[in-house]
Amino acid sequence: MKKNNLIKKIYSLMGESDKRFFAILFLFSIVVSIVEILGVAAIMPFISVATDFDLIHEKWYFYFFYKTFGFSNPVNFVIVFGLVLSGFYIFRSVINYLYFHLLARFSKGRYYSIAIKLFQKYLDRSYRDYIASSKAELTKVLVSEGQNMTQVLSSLLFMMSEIIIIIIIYGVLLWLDWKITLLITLFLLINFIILFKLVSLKIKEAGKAREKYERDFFKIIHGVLGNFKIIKLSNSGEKYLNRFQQAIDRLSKSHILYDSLRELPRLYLESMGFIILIFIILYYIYITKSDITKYLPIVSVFVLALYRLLPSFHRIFGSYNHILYNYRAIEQIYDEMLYKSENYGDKPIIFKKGIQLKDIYFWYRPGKIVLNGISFNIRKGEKVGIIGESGSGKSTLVDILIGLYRPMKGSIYIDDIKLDENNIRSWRRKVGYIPQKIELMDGTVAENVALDDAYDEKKVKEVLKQASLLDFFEKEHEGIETPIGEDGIKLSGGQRQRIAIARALYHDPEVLVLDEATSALDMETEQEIMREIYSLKGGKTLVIVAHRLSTLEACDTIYHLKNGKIYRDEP
Ligand SMILES: Nc1ncnc2c1ncn2[C@@H]1O[C@H](COP(=O)(O)OP(=O)(O)OP(=O)(O)O)[C@@H](O)[C@H]1O
Repeated sequence: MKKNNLIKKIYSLMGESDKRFFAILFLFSIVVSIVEILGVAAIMPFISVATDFDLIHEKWYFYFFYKTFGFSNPVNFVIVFGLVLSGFYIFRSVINYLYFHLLARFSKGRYYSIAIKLFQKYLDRSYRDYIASSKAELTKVLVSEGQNMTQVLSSLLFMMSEIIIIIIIYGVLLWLDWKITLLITLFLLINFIILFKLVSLKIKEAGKAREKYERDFFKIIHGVLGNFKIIKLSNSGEKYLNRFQQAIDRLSKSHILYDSLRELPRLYLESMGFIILIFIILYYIYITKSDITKYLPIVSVFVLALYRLLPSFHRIFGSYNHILYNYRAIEQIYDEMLYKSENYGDKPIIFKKGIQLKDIYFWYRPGKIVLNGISFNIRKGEKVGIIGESGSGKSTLVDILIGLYRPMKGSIYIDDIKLDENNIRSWRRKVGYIPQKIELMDGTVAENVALDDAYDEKKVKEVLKQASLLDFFEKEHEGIETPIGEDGIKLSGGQRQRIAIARALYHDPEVLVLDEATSALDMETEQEIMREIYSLKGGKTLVIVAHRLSTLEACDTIYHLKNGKIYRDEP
């Protein structure tokens, strides 16, 4: 991936407050850098004046302070200088600590904001996009890549502040001796290119592998925890354990490769530092043809500069490699953010007369048409049954009717008002839906019925009664406060369906849609619940998808779905 592309992506992923925080931290990092450089530079004049008091009168800057603060004795001057310097070093530590604290707040805080943005994006995703995405992948991006991205941001910040340090040190070095500084630059550049070829490209590869195996890792966990019963029964635990071991083994190999490769630049640069130093000394010996006493101060400046410069180079390189290792995190989060949010409107919709489906076409894959020009009307208060073979498109039709899917062609009209992005949310609120595959949350019965922990107790009880479930929880359990376990694990299939029925009734919908909602119930319970549903007060409009014709006995109209077309059957 091109670097400017990466920077663009990072920039677009940051919110306004992130950018502000980043800019403040960047400015702060420059202050810290200057303090750092002063910290390294200030010790030299102190040692030189402490070893030679004459310098107080020889160097204008010593003399300026000596005179301004009215010193009469060099010993006092050096003692005060030493004390001020000690104070400065304490200040340096404090400001450094503050910087790292802010950096931690930045990186952890950014995870918070990225995670919220991602989660919001997941929630706003259309049902169609949601169905097409892998749940393991969504979890991985939210949990792992979000963290990796914040580390990329910290690395970027580190890199930028270290570049500033290097520019300042370079300025000083160029001023002292531009020729040798340019030579050092050339030397470092060559090393940089060698290191890049040797290390960075491999780290980038390791980063790609990291992302791939981390995906496998999450996929296996999701797969096993979601199919635990089947895996137990088929005795395939061992097989999954092996796959898990393989994924984790490869993942840790990528981490090991990265951890060991990232140490290489430090070792390499350290040895290069010593070599550069030897060459500087040899250079001065060569040009003077004598020893380097005269050049000792300038050599010491280079020693100190390299002492500070090499770790900076190492950090820049380390941060750069860290970004390369985690660059897939940015790409993935960026891709997730590209998903179009539904952004549907809430324009009120009035349902007094009926629903009209006009020439509805739908397909999941081009060429595989599921609904092939469906038209029919549902009067308000009508009880409509839909039958058809498995795979004929009943659930798809119902999903279009309730506003979860948008038809490729054709429209739905509610009392002559077209259902579109301006009013879909308002329509969805009028609909109570009981799906084929029920998803329950880890919570109490009441929380699952109301989908909220602030619920109306009376209403919860009323709808549970309608779903023939209240007695069961009140007699044998803790009433509506009974915990049902993750995905309702503590309930039978029929009880899960009845919770879903109570849930659909809770908001007193105008239209009730049942997609094989009673298939897990025995005949007697099914009939009892259907009787209750058919006699619901308020003349609800019912759309019932069922396999058993007996379920549809009380329907006014029955439609038969076949080969993508709909036919009216007389009940
Ligand atoms: N998310 C999807 N992606 C691709 N194809 C899909 C998807 N969902 C359903 N289909 C296909 O669309 C067709 C209609 O499916 P649908 O679930 O609407 O049928 P159905 O009549 O409700 O079936 P059943 O009675 O078995 O529930 C089927 O051929 C199915 O394979």
